[in-house]
Amino acid sequence: MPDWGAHLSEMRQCAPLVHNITNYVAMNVMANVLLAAGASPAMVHAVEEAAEFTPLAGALTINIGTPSGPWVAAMEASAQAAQAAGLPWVLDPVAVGATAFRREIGARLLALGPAAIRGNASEILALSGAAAQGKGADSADPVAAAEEAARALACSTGAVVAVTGPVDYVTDGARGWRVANGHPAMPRVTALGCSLTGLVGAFLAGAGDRATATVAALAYFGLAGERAGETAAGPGSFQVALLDALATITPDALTAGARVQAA
Ligand SMILES: Nc1ncnc2c1ncn2[C@@H]1O[C@H](COP(=O)(O)OP(=O)(O)OP(=O)(O)O)[C@@H](O)[C@H]1O
Ligand SMILES: Cc1ncsc1CCO
Ligand SMILES: [Mg+2]
Repeated sequence: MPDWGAHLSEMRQCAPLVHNITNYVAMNVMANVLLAAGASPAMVHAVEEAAEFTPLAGALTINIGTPSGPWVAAMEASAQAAQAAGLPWVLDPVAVGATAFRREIGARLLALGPAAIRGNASEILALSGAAAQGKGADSADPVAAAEEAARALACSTGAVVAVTGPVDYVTDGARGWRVANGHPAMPRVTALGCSLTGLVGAFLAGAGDRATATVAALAYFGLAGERAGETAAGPGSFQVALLDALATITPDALTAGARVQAA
């Protein structure tokens, strides 16, 4: 098994600037998650500047949670800029199966070469063209039901695909892992999946093996959730405790606490 903590150590050493075009709901929590982990977030979405900003960063993440026409133009221009600069970019296809608008955005962004895609099971099923039962931004499908779709999506796009839920599944088409870290309070706080997408971006900046870097980001976030669950009294204090746990988990603690199996 790879040394998961080494990926955290490399990310903190590099302390990458991560350019995020994300949704209104996620902006603050996602920026705080990236700061707590040791990366530098920048939320830059105006079409007038987004593509100019992208090459300044170590990675780009694009989240379609609250889309509108000008934002979509900025997403496409930034994804193109990342492609041209050889920068990894991560797609978070929030509620992609819900409307025709989102399905079109998802298809257009997929064609722009994401290095990784991170979504819940319903989103990965919908993005791959399979039937999905998502409830808005929430999943209504089990992770196991999306594993085949994830592998197919990885093979057709070349991206690492991460399906999150009670036990996450990550694949690059050839290899697969299950990540059992996490806490049941995590889906009860908004935008934690969106924030995790930012962490995947941070771990991909400069990473040699993008699939194991993605697994490490998921194990780290899930382990922080476990730590937060030990002290939190409910969703409010859980969110605060999660930030504290992200800041205090060491690479050695991640290596010891990662519950990852090859799948
Ligand atoms: N029931 C659960 N038990 C443990 N961990 C969970 C559970 N559900 C989700 N998680 C963890 O929560 C994190 C976010 O994943 P989730 O699948 O909820 O994202 P999401 O649906 O895209 O969230 P959002 O769109 O609200 O940002 C991941 O680290 C995942 O492992
Ligand atoms: C609740 C919600 N609605 C659109 S984006 C978002 C954040 C979680 O994906
Ligand atoms: Mg989501």
